[in-house]
Amino acid sequence: MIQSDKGAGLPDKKDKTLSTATNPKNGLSQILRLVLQELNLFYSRDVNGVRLLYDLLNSPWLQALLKVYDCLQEFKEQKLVPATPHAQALSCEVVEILRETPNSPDIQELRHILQAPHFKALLSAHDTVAQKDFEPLLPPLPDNIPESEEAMRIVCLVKNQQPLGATIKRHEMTGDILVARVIHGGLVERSGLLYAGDKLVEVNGVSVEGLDPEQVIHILAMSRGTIMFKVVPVSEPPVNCQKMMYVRAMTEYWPQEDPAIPCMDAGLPFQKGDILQIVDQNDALWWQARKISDLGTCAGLIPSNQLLKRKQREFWWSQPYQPHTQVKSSISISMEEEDDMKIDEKCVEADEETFESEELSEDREEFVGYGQKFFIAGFRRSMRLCRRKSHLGRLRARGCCASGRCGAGGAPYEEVVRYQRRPSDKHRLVVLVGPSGVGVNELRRQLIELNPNHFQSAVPHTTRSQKSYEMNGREYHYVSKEAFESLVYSHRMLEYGEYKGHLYGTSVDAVQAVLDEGKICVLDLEPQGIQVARTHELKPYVIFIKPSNMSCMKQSRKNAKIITDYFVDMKFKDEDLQEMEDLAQKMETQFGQFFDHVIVNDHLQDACAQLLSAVQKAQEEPQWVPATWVSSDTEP
Ligand SMILES: Nc1ncnc2c1ncn2[C@@H]1O[C@H](COP(=O)(O)OP(=O)(O)OP(=O)(O)O)[C@@H](O)[C@H]1O
Repeated sequence: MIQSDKGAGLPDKKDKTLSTATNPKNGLSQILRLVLQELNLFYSRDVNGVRLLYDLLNSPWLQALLKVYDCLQEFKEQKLVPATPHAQALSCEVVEILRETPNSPDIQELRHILQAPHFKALLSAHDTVAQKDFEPLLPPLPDNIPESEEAMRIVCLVKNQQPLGATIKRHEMTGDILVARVIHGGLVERSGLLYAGDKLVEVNGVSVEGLDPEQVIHILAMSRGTIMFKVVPVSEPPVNCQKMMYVRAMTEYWPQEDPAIPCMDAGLPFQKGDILQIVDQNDALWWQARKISDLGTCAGLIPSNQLLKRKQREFWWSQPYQPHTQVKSSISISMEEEDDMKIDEKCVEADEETFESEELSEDREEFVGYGQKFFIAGFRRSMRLCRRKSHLGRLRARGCCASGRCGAGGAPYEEVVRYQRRPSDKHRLVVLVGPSGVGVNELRRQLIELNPNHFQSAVPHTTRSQKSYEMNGREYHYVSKEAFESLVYSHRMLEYGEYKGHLYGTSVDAVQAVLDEGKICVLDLEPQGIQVARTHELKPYVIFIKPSNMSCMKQSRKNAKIITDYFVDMKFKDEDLQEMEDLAQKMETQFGQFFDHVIVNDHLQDACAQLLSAVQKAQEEPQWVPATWVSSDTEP
């Protein structure tokens, strides 16, 4: 029923002499044919590269592709017009004529098709399009409309299971009920018939004048099927010309617990670390967003950056004064940390001699190999114990604000973008964090042992003196206290601490040295160090190693040993496992927003396989990273 208004006649001779490319009949496949004829002359002479070109141009797939292209070009030139705008009536006529014709199976089938409801609906749709009859028939306007009368719009929406996706408010001065906001992806927004600022006059024939917004909502809630709104349209419907933005939530938000939200049901709850797509920032206080894990749904309300910061400040100030919440410099150990040490040391007092022999035995552990000898740095007992001291001290100190609400006063949302590492880019630093004893070092060691040419640890710094059997730059970088402190003050230390009077730490430069070799640097950091490592040069991918539940841990850690201050390999006690679980929970509450991946370390081999796969994904697949990491890449 749709045909072209362009004649299908062949082009005349004169046309043929014109450029072949402009003639859709001869198009690209004709040009190709001519080129092939030309090339054929050179083919037998074996001119350099001609055979290759000939074979390529002669390939059936290219010919077929070009034919498709030509057909599409020809089709594009045609202008489609309907053969009749009254196909429905014509079909009825045909059915009538068929009734009078002698019956045959073909006639019966045709009548059957023409009378089928779907076919009738198709013809009706065809006629509507053919007649360009899209507008509903409206009664003529009466002549005596007063000049001052506002133009009204009648809007009918069919309510289904979903909410309408709009909020209303009462105008403070006039008392009018207005559409306050239209939620992206909701029924109202998809209809394109109601806008923020439209004044509601009637809902289902009931005047809303003098009603409270709650009463109007009640009418809407009671309505079934079609809802009719009479509205005075806003003079200039708002245009959303903002670009879509993606953010990582650095805090959590529960609309049900927020009495200030304009509409609780329209709120979008989120947790730390969730990636949100911000679709509307027109309102300075309430943005509209979706979770990227749920982009098909309609958006929800979230507090804007500014509002959430205000809420955080209010929450912070409403808390009773907590002297422990101040961050201590880990370079000078607090009284509390000193106490921790004393408690540990009470069990077995270590003398220097035992200390020396212990360090020596650790050396041998650090040479591992399968027919190959290599050294893995960064697993030293003293380094790990030193980290544990400062880590425990600080976690305890911060534990009192671990409600997850105060967010350490940082920005509540962090703008993120999808980052795909190019093969020429340096690898991303892999950071493992987890409560002490969960198996961070065991997993790290297993990963490095899998392929020591690909995975490597960073060599830490220390101020303790070098032992006769050690090499500078292998076990540690041995530096003076002044040199160490200078690294700290110039922010080149990812983390550092003191143990038995010596400073230990991991520097950014030590990590860079591994990355510069084209390897993947795998670090074990205490969670406070994550923020320091989060720079565009290191682009860390943070993996949280989490203990499984108590009963599984008791089973899987039956033969496991804790590294302790005293030199007996201690088996895990129930209190150790409980402390591990508590610490893991605190870490997740305080630092969960920085975790890119979580691995539950139950069965060691499973956890190791998960770690390998996560590390590969981090390097090879697109990941959400802070926008500043990527824009800084393009800076000179
Ligand atoms: N999944 C597991 N199943 C059984 N044993 C495990 C598992 N993971 C780790 N272990 C064992 O638990 C003990 C502690 O692990 P590891 O030394 O790696 O702890 P950690 O997290 O590095 O803590 P720290 O740095 O405080 O020593 C080790 O004996 C290790 O072999």
